[in-house]
Amino acid sequence: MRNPRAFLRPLAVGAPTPVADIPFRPSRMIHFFDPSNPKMAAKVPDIAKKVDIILGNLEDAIKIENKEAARQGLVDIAKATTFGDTQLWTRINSLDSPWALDDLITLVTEIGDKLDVVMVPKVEGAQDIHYVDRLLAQLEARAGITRPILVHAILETAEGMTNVEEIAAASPRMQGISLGPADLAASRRMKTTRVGGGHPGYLVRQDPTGDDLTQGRTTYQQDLWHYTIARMVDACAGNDILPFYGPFGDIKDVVACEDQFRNAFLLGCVGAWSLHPVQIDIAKKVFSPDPADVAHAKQVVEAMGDGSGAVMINGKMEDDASCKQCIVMLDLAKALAERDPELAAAYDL
Ligand SMILES: CC(C)(COP(=O)(O)OP(=O)(O)OC[C@H]1O[C@@H](n2cnc3c(N)ncnc32)[C@H](O)[C@@H]1OP(=O)(O)O)[C@@H](O)C(=O)NCCC(=O)NCCSC(=O)C[C@](C)(O)C(=O)O
Ligand SMILES: [Mg+2]
Repeated sequence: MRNPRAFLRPLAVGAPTPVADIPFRPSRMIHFFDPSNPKMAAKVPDIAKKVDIILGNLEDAIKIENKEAARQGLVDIAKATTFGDTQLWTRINSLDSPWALDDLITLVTEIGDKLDVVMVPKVEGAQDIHYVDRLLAQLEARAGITRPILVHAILETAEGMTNVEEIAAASPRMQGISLGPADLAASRRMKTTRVGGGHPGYLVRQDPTGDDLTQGRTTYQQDLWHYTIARMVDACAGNDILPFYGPFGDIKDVVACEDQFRNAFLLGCVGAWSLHPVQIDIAKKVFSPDPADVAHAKQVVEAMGDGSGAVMINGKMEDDASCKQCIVMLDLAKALAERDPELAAAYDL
């Protein structure tokens, strides 16, 4: 670990000074596209207007023979597109692959001034972030980049999960962490075959009411990801960075996707990945607070004045702690309203 005084110093001469605080920009969905797929690439300028984050994926889901085309495709798209308020991210190949080094060298050199965040897959511990941190600083200095590129880790191995707190604290570049449920399930030897979501076999069953063990016993499906997401949220919140749910692979099951996203939202995640255009609106709906919750939050904050004491609103006790939750809700609503005129009207802020 660097000493506390050195933590915010650049890691290469001429690199930009690291940010002290991670800016909270609306981040309801990270929309993945394959820059080597001409049909997807053609949609990027339009999709970029609708999403908070657009991400050129270079890692898994890109065929090996297309790895270099994807890298070059992202460079071309980034140079040709004006992204406005929408963030441009990439997911580089994993650090143990033959492509990761060239991914970083090419992208920072060619489009480093447009790239907001580099997502690093299969992060195992702080050492992976330190490697990327130093390399980014060297490349930023060489390319004359003036704004530091941030780093996002995917939590998708049991070792990474074990080290999640040190990963979150590893660098001032750490912007956030996403859950990678498919690789994580494989790494843990979970007996699932899905990309995120629940499993009907993971359940609890009501106690028997008589001698017949097979009758009258309601079962309730449980959330396979509760522990993982909750731990990731704590690691992120404890280090002032942002947690995200990852992908939901059952594209057709828009109902379960919405449920999974909402669970993550309620537990503290700021957004999720959209793998297909149909998931963009689901993320937008779920990760934008309900106008009724925003109205309630406004009422509580106004009634609480300086935040001390306790008041009764609609039969419920409100105090300092519920007021703080309402402030979290209002701050998010205000940030989203600035980006989205429809939400600004719905929230009446
Ligand atoms: C699932 C797939 C194959 C279905 O693609 P499709 O073409 O079969 O679907 P479609 O419904 O027929 O598509 C309709 C139209 O939308 C387009 N389209 C479709 N998707 C997109 C998109 N994302 N962005 C922009 N456009 C898109 C598509 O090209 C088509 O265009 P057309 O009308 O002109 O013919 C496709 O959506 C896709 O490849 N999505 C991205 C997959 C991806 O990035 N996976 C990696 C992230 S998940 C992961 O890595 C796991 C993790 C974290 O690592 C871990 O848990 O371990
Ligand atoms: Mg993965």
